[in-house]
Amino acid sequence: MTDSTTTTAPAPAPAPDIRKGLTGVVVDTTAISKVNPDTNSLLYRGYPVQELAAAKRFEEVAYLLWHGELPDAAQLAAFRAGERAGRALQPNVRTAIDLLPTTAHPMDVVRTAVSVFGASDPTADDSSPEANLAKAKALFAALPAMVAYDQRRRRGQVVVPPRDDLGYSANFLYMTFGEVPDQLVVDAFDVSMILYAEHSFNASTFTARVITSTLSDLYSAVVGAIGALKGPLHGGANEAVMHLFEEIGSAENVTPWLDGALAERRKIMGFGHRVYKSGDSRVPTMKSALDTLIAHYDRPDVAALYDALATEFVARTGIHPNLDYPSGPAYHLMGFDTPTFTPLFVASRVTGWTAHIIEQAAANALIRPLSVYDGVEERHVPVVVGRPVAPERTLGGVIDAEQ
Ligand SMILES: CC(=O)SCCNC(=O)CCNC(=O)[C@H](O)C(C)(C)COP(=O)(O)OP(=O)(O)OC[C@H]1O[C@@H](n2cnc3c(N)ncnc32)[C@H](O)[C@@H]1OP(=O)(O)O
Ligand SMILES: O=C([O-])CC(=O)C(=O)O
Repeated sequence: MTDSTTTTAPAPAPAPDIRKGLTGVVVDTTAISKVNPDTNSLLYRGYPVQELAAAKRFEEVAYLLWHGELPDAAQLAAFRAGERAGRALQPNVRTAIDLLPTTAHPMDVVRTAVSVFGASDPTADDSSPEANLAKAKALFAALPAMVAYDQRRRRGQVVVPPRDDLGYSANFLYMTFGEVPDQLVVDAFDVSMILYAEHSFNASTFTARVITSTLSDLYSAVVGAIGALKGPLHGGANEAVMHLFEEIGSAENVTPWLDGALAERRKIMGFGHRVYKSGDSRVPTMKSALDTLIAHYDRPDVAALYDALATEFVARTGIHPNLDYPSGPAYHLMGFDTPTFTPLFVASRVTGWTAHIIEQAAANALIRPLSVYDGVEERHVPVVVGRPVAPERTLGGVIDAEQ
């Protein structure tokens, strides 16, 4: 029988549930896109991305991500006019790019260019939904010139001003290469822009939402997102895929190369995904665009290497290609320099990032998770005997012996 005055020891605190990498953690809702690994599908505002890629241009998809609905003819015309009006490379942005060495990574260049663009906007700190939408559209219009000019200057070529008679993708390619390629190349590029535009709470979008959650401005959030996208575990993988292709050389080398890579437990870029475990919903559409380019440029060697590596890697590991796997060789065939690939992803994903920034700001909560401290136990700085101590330095009885 227990005495009513007996106290029982408190139950030990449950072990904290640490999810490294936030794996499996649901942090918020979003109405912008739905990534469903069970059905291997991706919806933008309810529309399957494959249907958008087949029937719509990137401008229409950008409008959809921001406004929630596809534009009607008048809305699209007005949106396109605004985009065309904002295409030219701003002189101060160009000056900033010119200050950077041509050895700088293009992702560092585009990050800097966006920062200068934002710092030059007198309304930068107006985070109202209307102001943020206007900034999002201005960045969407301005980014192609930044990316195109950077590739050109590294090639020793002069800037190519935009052409008002061209759509977004044709003009992007024109500003990069000084000519408009065949329509099928423009279409393949446009498809890549649509597929890259949005993917729920991926690392760069989450970065943008974290920055927005502190009530910082849209440009700061986009600059942070660019930094997150640069890494090879995320957007930087499209560049890394091309380096792999160069390293492997040809389809015949795949088996011995893979023997070595798997023995060394190397991460093979362009494969694997945090959410999709049985294949990325976007790969078939991008692979079909790549096949068109392979036929157009008559490069069966690229098809052979692509297929050999994908087939053997999936067979040996069960890990499937992600969107960066077909995008890398597609951008290569279009003529982009390999380090420019991830800035192309930036030009597309700025639509998704900014839609999320606006969504986060509309229902904000500061994003600040917890951690479990596993450093050294509390300890104290030794007191130096015989030294006068200024009152403001005696907090906790600690004296800095260097003073
Ligand atoms: C547009 C995009 O951002 S898509 C992603 C682009 N990134 C890449 O292509 C980089 C290569 N891929 C990867 O590093 C990973 O697949 C990620 C980071 C994308 C997702 O990884 P996570 O969900 O964190 O899974 P994780 O990295 O723990 O992988 C699980 C297991 O599969 C292995 N694995 C996953 N992807 C790969 C890969 N590409 N190559 C080799 N092994 C891989 C891991 O080594 C790990 O094995 P282990 O359990 O024996 O340690
Ligand atoms: O969703 C992710 O983690 C990465 C990705 O595919 C994307 O951002 O497009």
